[in-house]
Amino acid sequence: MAPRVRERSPYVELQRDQWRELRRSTPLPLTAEELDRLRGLGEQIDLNEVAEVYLPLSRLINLQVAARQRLYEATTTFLGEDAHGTKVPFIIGIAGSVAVGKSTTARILRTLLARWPDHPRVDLVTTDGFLYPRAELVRRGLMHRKGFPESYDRRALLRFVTEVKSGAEEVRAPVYSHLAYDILPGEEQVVRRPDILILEGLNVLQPGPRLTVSDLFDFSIYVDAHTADIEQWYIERFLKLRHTAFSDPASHFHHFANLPDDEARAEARHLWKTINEPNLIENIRPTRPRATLVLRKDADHSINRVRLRKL
Ligand SMILES: Nc1ncnc2c1ncn2[C@@H]1O[C@H](COP(=O)(O)OP(=O)(O)O)[C@@H](O)[C@H]1O
Ligand SMILES: CC(C)(COP(=O)(O)O)[C@@H](O)C(=O)NCCC(=O)O
Repeated sequence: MAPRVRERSPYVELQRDQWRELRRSTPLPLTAEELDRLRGLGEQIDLNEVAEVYLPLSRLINLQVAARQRLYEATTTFLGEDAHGTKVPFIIGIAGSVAVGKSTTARILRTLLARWPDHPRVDLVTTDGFLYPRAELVRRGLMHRKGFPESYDRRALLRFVTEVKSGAEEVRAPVYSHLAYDILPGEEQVVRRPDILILEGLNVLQPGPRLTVSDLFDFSIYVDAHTADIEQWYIERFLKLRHTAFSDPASHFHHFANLPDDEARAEARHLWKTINEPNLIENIRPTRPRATLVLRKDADHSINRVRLRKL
């Protein structure tokens, strides 16, 4: 069946069986063991989904990286500059709610894209490193707004992406720890002239009155699902975290480690209803129309629909 093109729409919507055909002959460069290491807590993805959903995506992005380079060279020709050999990092943004599975998407995509010989250097940076440190959040009265746009140092984030895209030799990003619930002083992630940078975070598609990171994206992905399903995933993950991350005495959430199921559920639901759902509805979901690609998940986490911005 041919993909359905909506009249007068910049988007094309594809069911999974249509999308998977677009893999063409792209090989699957991933083993089940490698996928086990990339899968986040509570995620269900298997190699079949990598083949049917992520390989077509990897092929599309590979084609676009080459096209973007030619576009850059057109501008340098116009300016009378010599672009010979200058490669501009291709920037991919990945947005979506807390607990929707962005990190798993980002890690799988990173691994697949790095296996193309024409762009082997793929770096992944999450925007939580650009959250203000806890003391600054307290000073600004934002401790209950963590993950909202104003809880990030957006100027530092824009500077970071601009420097990477400008070809700086080394660019440094701060590092956030869920365990400490804070930025780790003195720790940094160093990015050295990647072919592709993936920037993953709740708010990466936010528009702004001035230039924002989304203006520097060459491709963007919104990971989408029904709000009620994401709430369910958030609560289930919270219950599981009691036995993993929260069980570490150093964890900010250690006091939740021994909560019985019903109390843990109530706590998770409270965090969801007071912080993460309002952020999804007020800030994150409104950015969905801006994404180049929307991956739509069903209640069992499987991706069954894809919306591509064609124009
Ligand atoms: N309180 C926590 N302690 C430890 N790890 C966490 C905590 N909350 C979230 N994580 C982990 O952080 C990562 C990012 O989570 P999140 O921001 O909800 O995005 P997503 O689920 O879309 O990847 C996930 O791998 C998740 O398992
Ligand atoms: C750290 C986060 C803000 C996500 O950051 P991102 O990398 O998406 O910018 C989020 O995962 C988080 O911890 N939110 C706080 C509320 C909660 O724990 O549910």
